[in-house]
Amino acid sequence: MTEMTTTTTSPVLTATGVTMRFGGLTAVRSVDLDVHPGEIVGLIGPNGAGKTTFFNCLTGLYVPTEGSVAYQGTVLPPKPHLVTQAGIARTFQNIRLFANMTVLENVLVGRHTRTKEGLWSALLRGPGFKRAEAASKARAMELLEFTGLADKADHLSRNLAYGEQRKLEIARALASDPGLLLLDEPTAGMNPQETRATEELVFAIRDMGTAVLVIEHDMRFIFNLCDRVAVLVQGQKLIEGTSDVVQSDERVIAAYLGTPFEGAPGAEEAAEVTAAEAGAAKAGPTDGGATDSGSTEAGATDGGPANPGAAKPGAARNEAQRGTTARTEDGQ
Ligand SMILES: Nc1ncnc2c1ncn2[C@@H]1O[C@H](COP(=O)(O)OP(=O)(O)OP(=O)(O)O)[C@@H](O)[C@H]1O
Repeated sequence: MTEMTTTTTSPVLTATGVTMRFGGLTAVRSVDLDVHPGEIVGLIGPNGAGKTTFFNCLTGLYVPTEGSVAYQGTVLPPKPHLVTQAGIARTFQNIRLFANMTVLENVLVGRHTRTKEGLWSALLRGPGFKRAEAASKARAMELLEFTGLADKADHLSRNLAYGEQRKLEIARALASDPGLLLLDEPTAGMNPQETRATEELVFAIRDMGTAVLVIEHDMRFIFNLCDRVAVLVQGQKLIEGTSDVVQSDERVIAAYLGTPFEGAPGAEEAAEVTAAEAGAAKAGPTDGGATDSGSTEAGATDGGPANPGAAKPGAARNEAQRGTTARTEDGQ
């Protein structure tokens, strides 16, 4: 890992006023975000909120329409290889491995920014590559041990199970010795055991001195893992804070459930409808037979429209997790 000074409070990442427009669509609007050494920061938001676009701005895949991205205080040019060289690595929402290369070779490719031989030399195994090969191989094996893939080093990456491929992506990203790792939906498509293992892996990455910024739809994962969470909605940062603060914020719940929150357009009307339905539910069961009253009460509770004040974070979690499942089935 890159040596980090854990005592410093200056951020590894400083994104300032990042805006990304595609024609008439503003996918990301003036977003500020800092990540400090030793932190795990979550970036959440409904589908289409602009999370991946923001990542693409951070890593130089997109040139932001406005704003700047700095790594350890130095503003980065929006060029992916320079961003990686500076110390930011990433994984992608859709796995991007070299399918016909071995697990070890995939990690070695990820090391090319830290060897003077470069990518082509690594791919073509030129003489310069051979000189650096031993050291790179040792580092790559270390990372495979770290991610639990050492026994698969000689396997073709396409033969790995899905969860292992995700781990290999992380190992490859770590091969550039980043000070900041960006993970885009690292648990998408994983079962609960794999998700739990990924959580442990991210903690271990942080403990080794690499700060982490992670996009994820699995709210349980995010709120267990992150020191801080930022929420994007329609390209804008809605709120940023600790897991406790964010998961109990009505606006976050509303953004996930699609229900209005206090002060939102239509909130007054929604409150009137809720009150009217509550009144109707009260009047209804009393007139009915005693045998019906239990089930009618239950119906009044379950069947009422989502009340922003009564919505619970758990509901938001479940909703978000359902969203993830659906996306996975779609082949994300
Ligand atoms: N290259 C592009 N050209 C035009 N529009 C784009 C492009 N990339 C993203 N968008 C649009 O920008 C908006 C934000 O998309 P983005 O993929 O960043 O959202 P997201 O929060 O990552 O969503 P998800 O959780 O579904 O991955 C969407 O409306 C999307 O259609």
